[in-house]
Amino acid sequence: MLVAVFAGDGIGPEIMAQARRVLDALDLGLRFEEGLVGGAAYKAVGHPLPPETLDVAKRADAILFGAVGDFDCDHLERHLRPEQAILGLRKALTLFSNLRPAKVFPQLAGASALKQEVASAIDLLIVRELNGDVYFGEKGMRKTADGLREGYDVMSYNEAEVRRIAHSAFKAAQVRRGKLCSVDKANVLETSQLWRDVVIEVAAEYPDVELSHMYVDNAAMQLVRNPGQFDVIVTGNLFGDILSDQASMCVGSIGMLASASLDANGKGLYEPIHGSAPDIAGQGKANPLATILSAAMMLRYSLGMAEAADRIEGAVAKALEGGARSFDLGGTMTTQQMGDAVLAVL
Ligand SMILES: NC(=O)C1=CN([C@@H]2O[C@H](COP(=O)(O)OP(=O)(O)OC[C@H]3O[C@@H](n4cnc5c(N)ncnc54)[C@H](O)[C@@H]3O)[C@@H](O)[C@H]2O)C=CC1
Ligand SMILES: CC(C)CC(=O)C(=O)O
Ligand SMILES: [Mg+2]
Repeated sequence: MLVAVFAGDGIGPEIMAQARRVLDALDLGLRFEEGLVGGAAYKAVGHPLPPETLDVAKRADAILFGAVGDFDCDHLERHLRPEQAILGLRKALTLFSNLRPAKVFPQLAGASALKQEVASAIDLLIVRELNGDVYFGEKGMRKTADGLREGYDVMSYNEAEVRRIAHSAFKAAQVRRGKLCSVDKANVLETSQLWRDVVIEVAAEYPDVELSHMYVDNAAMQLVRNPGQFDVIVTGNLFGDILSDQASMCVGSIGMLASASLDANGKGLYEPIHGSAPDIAGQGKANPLATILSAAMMLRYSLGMAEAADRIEGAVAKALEGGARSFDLGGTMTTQQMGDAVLAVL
């Protein structure tokens, strides 16, 4: 099986190196092909998502992605910015279903931004729609009638887009605790009204799943007040982006949250939910566990290697139990030492 490996920018190559060490140690017979993405790709060949990279992504059975983002590129036209690499891959491969699990490792409950007893109850899955919303609507700059500069980004969803992510979320809830909370802003946004209507329609096909609805502002608050109430949350692209970063601090650190971005056939791109962290890049301070856990998700969801995925997840838990702590978790271990700790268990 072929895995496309796109390390990207900032801490991307540092965290990816540790995930590769873990995969190599398991000796699973995987083939790896690397590709340029993001600012690194722009600087090398003038585009954040070169055709050669897209070609590898299409040929591969799964994609492991580090992170993109480089402040040197902030002056570029938007279509040349590093972030277009990940947005472009999600769109080109129709990776519409983004699964972002947030579960507290018992060893880390003390690292959570929440009280330990509140944090300990967290075991939720955010199902984020990834191909629509304000990220992909028409956008631009224009002048108002009185000559003011005005930026705009159109937020829209059509019913087919909502229906397919709703099915993903109901199916995920069926194999978890059977509870789905749909998060929107239907009190203000037409996009959200359609979202809510369609989710209710789809619910008729899943009588075994208990559906509830929550406005996104309340959901942000409830994630801090009582996160244990959530099983599966389904939401749009923008709200899911924000809520998942928030959920990461509830479980301890953004360096811990993995994700899968899946198409309708289970092909996927796997990446930590965080970005290229330019503030710590090159310092050996990045926590590689989110990327290592993303590799485990890849084995489970796209490559049919659930046993190997279990081994990686078990090794991460054991490493944490043994005291492995990077800087974001209140420790002093470097990126490489965190990788060493996982490998030592494996
Ligand atoms: N999928 C992707 O490639 C994403 C790319 N980005 C891009 O990344 C760049 C930086 O964005 P930010 O808003 O700063 O978000 P970020 O997620 O890169 O960093 C936010 C904060 O979390 C810390 N952090 C992130 N990952 C960490 C890790 N593994 N271990 C320890 N600490 C970690 C960073 O040091 C920083 O203080 C931007 O160019 C942004 O567009 C942001 C999010 C996702
Ligand atoms: C960098 C963005 C394109 C996306 C993002 O923040 C995310 O997917 O979490
Ligand atoms: Mg994000």
